[in-house]
Amino acid sequence: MIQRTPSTTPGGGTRVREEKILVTVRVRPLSRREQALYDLIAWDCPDDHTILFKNPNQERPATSYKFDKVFDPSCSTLKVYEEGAKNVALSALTGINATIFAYGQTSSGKTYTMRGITENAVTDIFEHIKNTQERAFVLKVSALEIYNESVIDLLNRESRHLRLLDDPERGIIVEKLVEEVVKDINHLRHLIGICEGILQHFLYQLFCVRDNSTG
Ligand SMILES: Nc1ncnc2c1ncn2[C@@H]1O[C@H](COP(=O)(O)OP(=O)(O)OP(=O)(O)O)[C@@H](O)[C@H]1O
Repeated sequence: MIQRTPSTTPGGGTRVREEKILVTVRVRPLSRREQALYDLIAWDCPDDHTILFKNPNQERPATSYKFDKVFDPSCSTLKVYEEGAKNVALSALTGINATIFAYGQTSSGKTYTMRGITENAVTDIFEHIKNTQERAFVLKVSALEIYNESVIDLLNRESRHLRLLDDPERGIIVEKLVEEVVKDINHLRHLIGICEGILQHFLYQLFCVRDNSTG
């Protein structure tokens, strides 16, 4: 999870950007198939910040690694969201650019976890908007897949091989990527459903633009 925290010097001096990256680990339980094959979980989670390679074959001494947060196989996706992603997701509503992504080997549980995180984040974002009546929010969503070095727009199936450009103001952008304005929570779920129906590995971008004109 990457959280970018803007900060200003007192008196309006130079704007400094401090970058904060949180790395969390989730260990998934063994599947039925793995249990039937008598597979063993090779990792222990002795506390909320440590994973320990148990080295079942006793070839090397056990090795431990520290992370910002570690979720053991018994942890629910809700807990992973609440303690590992919620703050990052909601920071987008206060004007902070935020990214949540999952990385890991095949079948490690990226899709399973990100699906739960997305569902919870969508619910919380709309709850926040509902409770912040004094402001108007505009949500826009885009979704893309990068496969074999080709960028595909999942909300525009006509598109093929979109180009990455370096925009002087916005940074790296994807040319002609559709940004769909979200009407309500069901519309957003519908858009996410379209993307999940097409492919499993993709990136969503959710833009939250606060419209201050209403107060
Ligand atoms: N925390 C979990 N609890 C129970 N089952 C899980 C958990 N995480 C993943 N699984 C199950 O493990 C299997 C693999 O998970 P998933 O498809 O999310 O992996 P992945 O990392 O996205 O894999 P790939 O990179 O191959 O797409 C799925 O059947 C999923 O339901």
